[in-house]
Amino acid sequence: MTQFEEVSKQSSLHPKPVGLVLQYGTAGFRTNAKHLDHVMFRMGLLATLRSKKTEATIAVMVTASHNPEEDNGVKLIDPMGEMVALTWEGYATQLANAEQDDLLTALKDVIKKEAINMSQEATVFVGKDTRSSSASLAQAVLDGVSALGGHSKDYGLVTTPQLHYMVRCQNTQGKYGEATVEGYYNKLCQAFIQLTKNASNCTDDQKHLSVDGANGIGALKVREMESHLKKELHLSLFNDGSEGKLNHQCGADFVKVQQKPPTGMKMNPGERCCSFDGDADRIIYYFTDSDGKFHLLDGDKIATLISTFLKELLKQAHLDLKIAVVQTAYANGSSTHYLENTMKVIVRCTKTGVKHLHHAAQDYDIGVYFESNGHGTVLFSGEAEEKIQQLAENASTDDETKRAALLLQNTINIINQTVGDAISDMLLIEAILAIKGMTVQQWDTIYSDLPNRQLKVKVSDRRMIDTADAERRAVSPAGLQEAIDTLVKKHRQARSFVRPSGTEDIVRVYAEAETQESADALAHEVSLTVYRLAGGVGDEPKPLQ
Ligand SMILES: CC(=O)N[C@H]1[C@@H](OP(=O)(O)O)O[C@H](CO)[C@@H](O)[C@@H]1O
Ligand SMILES: [Mg+2]
Repeated sequence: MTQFEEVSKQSSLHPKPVGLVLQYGTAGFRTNAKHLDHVMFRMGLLATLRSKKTEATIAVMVTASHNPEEDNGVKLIDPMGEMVALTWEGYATQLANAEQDDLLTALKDVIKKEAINMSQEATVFVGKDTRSSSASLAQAVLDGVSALGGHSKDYGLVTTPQLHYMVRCQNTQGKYGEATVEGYYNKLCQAFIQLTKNASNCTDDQKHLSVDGANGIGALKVREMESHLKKELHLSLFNDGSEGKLNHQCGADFVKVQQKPPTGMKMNPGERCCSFDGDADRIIYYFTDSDGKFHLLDGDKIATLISTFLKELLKQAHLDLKIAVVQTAYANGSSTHYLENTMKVIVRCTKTGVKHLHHAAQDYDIGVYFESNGHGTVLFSGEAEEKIQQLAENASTDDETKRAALLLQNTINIINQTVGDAISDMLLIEAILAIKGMTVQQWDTIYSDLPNRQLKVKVSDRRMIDTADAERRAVSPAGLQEAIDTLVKKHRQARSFVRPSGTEDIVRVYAEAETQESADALAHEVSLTVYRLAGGVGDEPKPLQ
């Protein structure tokens, strides 16, 4: 049988519902799991082609991250562990939407456009989250890979960033680490122990952290990792999946958007807590104070903590490396102001989605990128890593320089540079707080967030909203941006923007202003405008209580 006959035969076992159209969004395809079997099979095919094209291992992750349990989704991972190249997102959309009889034509079209040598070997790694639909959907991916004669390795239940990490390890012949989950824990936990071993300012009390696992894969993996930490960090795990529902009233997205603690978590006043999202690529910190007030330390505050730490170390090591922080329009205005004016680092703003931030961060010696929702990491250029290593190994460097160089070296090792990683970010943050002897309260007061609000508006076709300037301005429908500008002027220190979500069928509205009442009012007014000008469906948005 030829390769294509096998594809035809197998694809009839993963039929596409006629007329269903999906878009490769902010982070892959995402919708109700019952519509995804054919997409998964086809992404198995596409990943195999991508592997042949790049002559490297590619990965496919089955997850819908922070979406509800009924949803699922898929993300494609490129050779260095980054998100798949943009042109291939286009192919993914074409393949996913080809009607059953047109699939081979669509497939051959990609092969022709990319001049793929079909006799080249292919290897695809596959991973999945804990959703009940993930097992059969991951099998559909594996079927797609084997239909085109590719080799596959099934990593089973892993976090999204763990799978990204495996791909990078595999394609760098182990230079980045060993392509196993055990290898991942060893590398990160070793670095954590090295970083914190002289942290004399850190009391035993400070070595404790409460973790909300969002009832997802992150919880399982935190449990698995714990013994590698050799009691240097004590983790209390909540929402571990034994009772609650995935992402339901818990997890990083819930905490960030609702600005309140997750359910299912025991929180004592002043205690440091964090939440992962459903595939453990995001992390958010928080605590409640003695008055019961909730304090959120989001991706912007995490980026500030990390970049301050790195800047200090660079200074101590006398290293002249260019450091930048990459954010999106959702970054709190106070964070941008602090980074630019007090810390004096370069700040860049990109479109939403880590693929955009990652790309921008690659322009610097050290690029710290975080979405406000806690999705982010740090990238070091090859040259920066080399300079740091040379300094750490140079016998004639003085003690202070050497100490800083060694801390930088272990910081590089604790970070998963392929993509935002809740586990790796958590260990880095914990290490920084321990080294600085800093409490979560002190970290929180670096700057004060401007009160803000995020809302969702349902419209008949969210694609009618087009944006420009890193999503900060709406260029269609006509009149929308002018209306937003007029509303913003009515509030002090205000800013607002709207954009279609790439993961949910809604339009997102963001507003910030001097007071919470003002931010809430502005978010509501802008929601109403979107509803009226962009074809809102259902009831008109109501003011916030
Ligand atoms: C405002 C917001 O949090 N948007 C999230 C969300 O994308 P949307 O396109 O906004 O639905 O999910 C993405 C994937 O996890 C994440 O990268 C992004 O930051
Ligand atoms: Mg996620």
